[in-house]
Amino acid sequence: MSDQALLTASNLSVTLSGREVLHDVSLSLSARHLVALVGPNGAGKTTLLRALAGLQSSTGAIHVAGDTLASLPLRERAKRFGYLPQGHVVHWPLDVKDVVALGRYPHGATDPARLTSSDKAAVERAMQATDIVAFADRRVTELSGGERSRVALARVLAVEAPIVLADEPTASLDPRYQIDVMKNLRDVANSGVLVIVVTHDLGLAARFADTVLVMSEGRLAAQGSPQQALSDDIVANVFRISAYRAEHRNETIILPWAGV
Ligand SMILES: Nc1ncnc2c1ncn2[C@@H]1O[C@H](COP(=O)(O)OP(=O)(O)OP(=O)(O)O)[C@@H](O)[C@H]1O
Repeated sequence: MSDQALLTASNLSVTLSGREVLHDVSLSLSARHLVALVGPNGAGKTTLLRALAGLQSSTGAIHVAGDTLASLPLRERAKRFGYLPQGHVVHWPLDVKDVVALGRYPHGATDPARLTSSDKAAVERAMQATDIVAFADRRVTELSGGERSRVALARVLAVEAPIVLADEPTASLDPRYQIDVMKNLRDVANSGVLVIVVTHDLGLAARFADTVLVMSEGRLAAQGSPQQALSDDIVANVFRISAYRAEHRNETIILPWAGV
């Protein structure tokens, strides 16, 4: 994978309030991959995602398409990473389409009322992908929590960055939209983007991801295909559960079943 790696991290460590919460993480991830980042609460998933985007200071090295992350100007970083923070919903009383247009800010679109045709097209694509076109002219503060989550994701997709980092994008969504969002991120990956999704849903991770990164106590405990990284042993050791496994229409089902 390292030959065409789009994003690499070498010996990444993060210390917060005097405690090392990320220890020596190294990884190499390619375009066109949907990567699920899983692990118990407090394992360091958000810290890793923020460090990869340069939003959290770290030791070690990060390279994006061969460039050292630290050498990139902020605007260039903002073009290369679409970042959806955990629990992000918008609380300003803006129109939905204007919130999504904020995703074009790194491309110079500082005024949502004066978008170029390519900015408008990117906003439209992002709204279609997240099924929010019907809300385009409504105030985002007048939407439900799940609807606002989709608007937040649309803003990130509108960046049309080569790397999308999404921290629990399916939290608070109903089952249909959880599947739709994962399918949608799968399509984004298939279009050539590296997508990293933090999720607690091992079933969605197993079904949609090419690669699963398993974090435990600040370290990468496993990485590989869903079958490799979510084996019975790893699931038992890291999550302290057993899982029911099955196949349905040639896709893997993993359902957390009982504590061990
Ligand atoms: N600002 C902070 N100061 C000190 N410690 C922090 C800070 N932010 C996070 N931590 C600690 O860092 C560790 C990793 O946190 P992180 O948010 O990365 O975990 P996570 O895997 O994303 O968890 P969750 O699944 O609960 O969202 C945790 O032990 C957390 O308590």
